[in-house]
Amino acid sequence: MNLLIHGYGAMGQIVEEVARTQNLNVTAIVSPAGGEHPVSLQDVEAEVDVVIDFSNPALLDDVLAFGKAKQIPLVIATTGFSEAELAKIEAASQEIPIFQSYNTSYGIALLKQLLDQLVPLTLGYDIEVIEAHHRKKVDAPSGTAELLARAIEAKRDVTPVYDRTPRREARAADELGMHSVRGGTIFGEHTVLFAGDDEMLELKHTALSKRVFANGALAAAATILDRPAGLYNLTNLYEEATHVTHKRL
Ligand SMILES: NC(=O)C1=CN([C@@H]2O[C@H](COP(=O)(O)OP(=O)(O)OC[C@H]3O[C@@H](n4cnc5c(N)ncnc54)[C@H](OP(=O)(O)O)[C@@H]3O)[C@@H](O)[C@H]2O)C=CC1
Ligand SMILES: O=C(O)C1=N[C@H](C(=O)O)C[C@H](O)C1
Repeated sequence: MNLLIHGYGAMGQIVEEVARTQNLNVTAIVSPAGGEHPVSLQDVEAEVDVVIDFSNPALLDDVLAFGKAKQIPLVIATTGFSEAELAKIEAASQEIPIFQSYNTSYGIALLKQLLDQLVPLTLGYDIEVIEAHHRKKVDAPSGTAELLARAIEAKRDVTPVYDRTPRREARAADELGMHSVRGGTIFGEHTVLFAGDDEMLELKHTALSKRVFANGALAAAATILDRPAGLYNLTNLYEEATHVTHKRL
């Protein structure tokens, strides 16, 4: 597998490190910051079989154009896409295989499955999603919080509320509170809180390093390599690839 790493920030660098420990062939790194690597996908000359993208939504068009021109699969792990940008990803996936997920850890795949089963049973509970990340994170709420919100919305008639400040009214049953904490070097925490009468239930995932995301992205790249064109995600890919992703390091 000839791997191109697109985006050479905190995550791109960890993906490179983990790929090298797994003896994977990193043939190109694109770093918008420049330095020793090409700044744009247009400058890549190396042989590439799959792209792993941890960058910024501003670069989405470049990534999709590169994948389509080379007819190679893409692992898109960047967060913060608009609905229009997600639609572009879906359209491109009719031509090439694309894995797109706002969280590549196996634990979040498990959490999503737990929510699918649990949420329909929680009609008497108020649900809030609370995420915490490092001080350098630019998007809020996190992509994962949005992913979890979509999973909850699919199972209960709730509407996300991102800012309660302008309101002066009691919480409605159909609200889904979304909360972001930023500080320090927190790798990523996501809690789904079910608050009922005189009791609370919390489902929480904590990333203990950035490696968990790199491992998941590399597993997704290996799994998607021989797939037909289509849009792949945590559910439809990881269910089939549990043996790849759910392993002891
Ligand atoms: N799906 C998942 O599991 C995970 C997803 N992520 C997501 O991956 C992305 C990258 O995260 P991380 O590596 O921590 O972020 P960094 O800020 O450390 O790196 C981002 C990279 O994208 C480039 N970049 C940022 N903004 C722009 C822009 N407007 N135009 C061109 N290039 C840009 C940066 O270049 P430069 O250095 O020049 O700014 C850098 O190479 C984020 O969206 C994050 O939320 C992160 C972890 C896990
Ligand atoms: O920026 C990060 O660091 C992370 N971003 C992703 C997100 O927005 O959900 C995934 C993970 O939580 C780390």
